[in-house]
Amino acid sequence: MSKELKELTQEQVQQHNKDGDLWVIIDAKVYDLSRFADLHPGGRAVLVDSEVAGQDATEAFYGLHRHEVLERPQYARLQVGVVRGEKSVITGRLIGGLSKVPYGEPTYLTEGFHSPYYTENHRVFQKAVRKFFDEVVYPDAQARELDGKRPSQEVFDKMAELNLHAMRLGPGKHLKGLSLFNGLVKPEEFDYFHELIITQELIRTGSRGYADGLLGGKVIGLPPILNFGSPELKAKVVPEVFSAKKFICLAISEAHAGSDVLGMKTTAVKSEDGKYWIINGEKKWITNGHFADYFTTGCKTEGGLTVILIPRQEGVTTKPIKSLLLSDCRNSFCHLRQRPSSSREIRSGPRTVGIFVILSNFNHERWVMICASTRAQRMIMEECLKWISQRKAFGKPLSSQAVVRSQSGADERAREALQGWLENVTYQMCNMQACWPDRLLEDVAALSMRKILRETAYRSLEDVGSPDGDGPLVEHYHRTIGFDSILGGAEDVLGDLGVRQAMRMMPKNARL
Ligand code: HEM
Repeated sequence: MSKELKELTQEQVQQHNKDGDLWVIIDAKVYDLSRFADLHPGGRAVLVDSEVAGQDATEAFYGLHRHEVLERPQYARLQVGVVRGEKSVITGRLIGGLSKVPYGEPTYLTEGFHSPYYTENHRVFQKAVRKFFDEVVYPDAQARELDGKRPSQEVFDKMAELNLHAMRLGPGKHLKGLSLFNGLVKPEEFDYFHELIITQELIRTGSRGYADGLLGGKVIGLPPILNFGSPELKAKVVPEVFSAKKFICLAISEAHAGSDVLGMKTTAVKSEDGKYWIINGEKKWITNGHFADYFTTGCKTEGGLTVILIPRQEGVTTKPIKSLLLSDCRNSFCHLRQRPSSSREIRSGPRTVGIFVILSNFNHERWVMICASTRAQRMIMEECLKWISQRKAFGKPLSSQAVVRSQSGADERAREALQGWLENVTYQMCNMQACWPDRLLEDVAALSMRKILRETAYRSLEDVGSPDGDGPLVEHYHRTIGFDSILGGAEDVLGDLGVRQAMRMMPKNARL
């Protein structure tokens, strides 16, 4: 039963202004801190200060804390009353709603702004997806960030009910006949903007490791089967993965072969009777590897590369890799020492073209990662804008300092430019044939340059960045953004790839 709150005047609160009898007003709510003062993480002295004890301490409080401190049950119960004739106006995290903070949302979600890219259906879809991620996924993400476990099966199951696992693979035949988000989008109308919306809403859960744990392995491990697997293989594996009964990952990288895919050393040779593959090798940095049931594995075979789907079985062992991502859901070692087994080849023609099976989804993978990191940057900017407005130094908000504004300006320009370019690329993807032209590949490779994001991370940390207090999200972003610089190919390799692709398109007769 909730406690009854008294209506109190400012004068009544002012009577409680000393050690042992200590009340404060924060945002028109009255808190009794008499017994809490000794437990206060910021110390007792700051609370008995004459400008705080018995006073309206709203500004002092928000200059040092996030709003959510007051929402924690152990602190919310310190409230004893409300100030007569005043109303609380401060809001914290909005569940399912749109942020009013400038640049807190992309322009298509900003009041008074327009976008040529998003239809009414995209907007309705975004609303529903945000509500789902805020209500169902966010609490799990926060809890797993603390206990270091992977996302709960309950979340996987709820996503499966809406067919979100299938939608995360983008538009295509795999959606045929499925009810998408309870019929909100027709399978044939689902496009890359719907997929962008899912990825950008997902990343708002604020935990980078968790986001990958939410079946990032499937996003890259299943497409080779969808695109090149035999009908029997698809009929067995795809429904298992879409219903989250089984998990899949992509096992390509090795300790000595990251961006250099052809440098892989894992081998697959046929057994004497020619019926089975015998596979040997070690894979590393395999997203979701340690809980995967299937491994879409790149192997060296006689005369080329072959992609083979290995089910978890005797001879396959996996071990998580500890990294800066706290949730236990990202990368792992996979040791493959197989006797003749039931592994199945995924073919796109002759065995030598296994590399095309591997590469075929790389650009989509890079685009997904750009969607995610661009949105993560927006979230961080929102944190910073809030903080530089509420945090005071030299008697004024941080935002009154020109140098702080200049940093924010640089981040705004970078982020809005990225989102604008990303939406343009997404529009081209919606309207081009399955085989993207070089120019689009160049765009995706160049967009993958995440140097900008790392600079934002560094600047944000200067504004707000203590994991225990004001800036856990910023600290998390700063700690984990480095991963985004190597996924789908190291950023320098991709940057170079973009320029090489552009050079290939140079007209032979172009001269100054
Ligand atoms: C309901 C009232 C309050 C509660 C529940 C509360 C709670 C907390 C908590 C949990 C922290 C640890 C850091 C964090 O999680 O943000 C903290 C730190 C702190 N608090 Fe409070 N606090 C309250 C009021 C105040 C007030 C009125 C002041 C006055 C100036 C104050 C000054 C500080 C300081 C200086 C720190 C240390 C900040 C830092 O290390 O950066 N607190 N408080």
